[in-house]
Amino acid sequence: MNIIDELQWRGAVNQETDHDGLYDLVSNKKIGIYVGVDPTGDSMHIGHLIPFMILKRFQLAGHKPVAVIGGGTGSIGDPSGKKSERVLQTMDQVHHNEQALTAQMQNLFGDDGQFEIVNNYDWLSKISLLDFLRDYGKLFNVNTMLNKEIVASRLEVGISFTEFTYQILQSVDFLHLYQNNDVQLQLGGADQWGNITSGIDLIHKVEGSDTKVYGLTIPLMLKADGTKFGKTAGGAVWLDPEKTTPYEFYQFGLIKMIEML
Ligand SMILES: N[C@@H](Cc1ccc(O)cc1)C(=O)O
Repeated sequence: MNIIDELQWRGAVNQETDHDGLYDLVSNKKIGIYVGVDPTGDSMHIGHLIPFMILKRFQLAGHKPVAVIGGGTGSIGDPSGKKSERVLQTMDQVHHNEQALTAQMQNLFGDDGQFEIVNNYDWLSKISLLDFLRDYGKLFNVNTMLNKEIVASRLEVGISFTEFTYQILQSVDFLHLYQNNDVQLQLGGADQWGNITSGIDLIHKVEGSDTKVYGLTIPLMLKADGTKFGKTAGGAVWLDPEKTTPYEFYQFGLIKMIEML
């Protein structure tokens, strides 16, 4: 069974940019695949785990996983899934959280060289303002950016220029990983569709429109009562056993998780 068939069978596919193209690619070639996470806290929660478990499935099918810790993007703040502007974290908080997430990621997925972990602070922090505007800004059409669902949904409340540019940063990541890590597929939660498709557009502009890069989103997991999976009355369900005990963790919809993973 092809990995894409398997994910579909598990109900783990929300949207794909080009089903047939991706299907052919993963059937014929071992590719690099990435998922990013922003260090907004010092632990991942259960909502983060799902895209990473799917990444792990691709690894088991022979592909090369890359996890991006968003030290750069996390200092800007993704407007996706947020109804109002985020409060900026201090750079100390960002760096503290990125270290905690890197350690957690190594712990969960191993650091045997098979599961690569990179930090986008390493490349995003090196781009100067003028280079950003000349090399990337020029390739983004504001009208297209405004039409992205996430941005459109924020126009009434307002969105800062900082959060508005977030999609460009995530796109630069995809381009960077395509050029340096052979990454051809980005996975993410359903709310990442706009950022992922922006990245594909950027790569097509820079590398040519027939460049084989794809995006796949995973459905947002909801509890039976329709509320977001991963939140309890007491807050998020963390992957850090100090924050959510293994006992509490196992009480939380494990059956649904197993079906999907
Ligand atoms: N924007 C993603 C995280 C992310 C960061 C950088 C990336 O290149 C990709 C994904 C989120 O908030 O979930």
